[in-house]
Amino acid sequence: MAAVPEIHVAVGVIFRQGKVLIARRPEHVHQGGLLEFPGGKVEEGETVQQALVREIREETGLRIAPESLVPVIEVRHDYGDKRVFLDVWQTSSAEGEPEGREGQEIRWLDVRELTDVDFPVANRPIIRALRLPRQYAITGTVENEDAFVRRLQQSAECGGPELTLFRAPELSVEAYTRLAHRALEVCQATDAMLMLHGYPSLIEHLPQARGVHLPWREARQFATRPIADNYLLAVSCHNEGEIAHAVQLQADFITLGPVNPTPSHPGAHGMGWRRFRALVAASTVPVYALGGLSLTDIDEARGAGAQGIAGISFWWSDV
Ligand SMILES: Nc1nc2c([nH]c(=O)n2[C@@H]2O[C@H](COP(=O)(O)OP(=O)(O)OP(=O)(O)O)[C@@H](O)[C@H]2O)c(=O)[nH]1
Ligand SMILES: [Mg+2]
Repeated sequence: MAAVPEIHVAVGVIFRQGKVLIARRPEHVHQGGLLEFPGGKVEEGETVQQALVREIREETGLRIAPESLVPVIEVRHDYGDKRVFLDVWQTSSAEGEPEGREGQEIRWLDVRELTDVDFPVANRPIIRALRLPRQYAITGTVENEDAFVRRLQQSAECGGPELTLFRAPELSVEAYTRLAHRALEVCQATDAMLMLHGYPSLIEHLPQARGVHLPWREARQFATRPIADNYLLAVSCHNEGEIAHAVQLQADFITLGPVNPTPSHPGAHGMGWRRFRALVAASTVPVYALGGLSLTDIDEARGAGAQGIAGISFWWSDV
């Protein structure tokens, strides 16, 4: 049987005053009745930006400048009857008042109001990507518990990271759990999200955490998603096979690296941005670039299709 050709779809996430523009797909079309972001098929000879400007104009009447578009994520999905490549871009500078020009219902929704079941399945990673920040901050070595908590507090006071991974393989389970409780208190005060590092059952002892990040050696032991859907599941990946496994576990996001050689993993070669970009293209979940990166690498990472960067050195310095 001949392979079903992949359809290149330009998908536009239009932000205005913190909300995004959502439409309802007419009942009779593919994935009908579900919510969607405006957009449509990229036509022959068009760039994705041109397609977005055209589709958004046709479907909503809004005018967008192609240079205001910023990449969000690329999602490849096989619906069985159709294979789509959703090329997702965002803008916050659409002009005009939107109307459902094709008779579709439209409305502005807060990103937190977007729920998986209301959208086509292929949209899940888009919803994750819109909720996740550009930086995934990983904590450094714990030499002293009080100093560690002070360090976290200081960072929180100056508008610290939205998403932090509390990683401390040097601690015993008891010490980790004890310190995680303190770290969670700091994060809760500023509404920041804290991910636990290790194994799934940690979340049972620390249910206020946002989720669990599994190192690869842990992730490989599971065949299905090991934590509930209301938590975030993250997996550390280094190659195609690991990414495919993380997708199978329904990870909400992954880290991928090392992009550059890093002192925390001596001897490991950096994969470089070219290979990173190729691997990201094969991932259907948001990817954070990891390994020897600084804040100035965010644009490079995003240009390679990543959600952003993950790491210790760009935000953590020992006190
Ligand atoms: N616009 C849009 N399409 C999506 C989303 N998610 C998703 O799976 N798709 C799929 O992408 C494919 C193409 O989108 P479309 O139906 O909007 O295409 P279009 O505007 O060119 O419509 P047409 O069929 O009238 O030419 C559809 O199979 C649709 O199910 C989404 O969030 N927005
Ligand atoms: Mg459309």
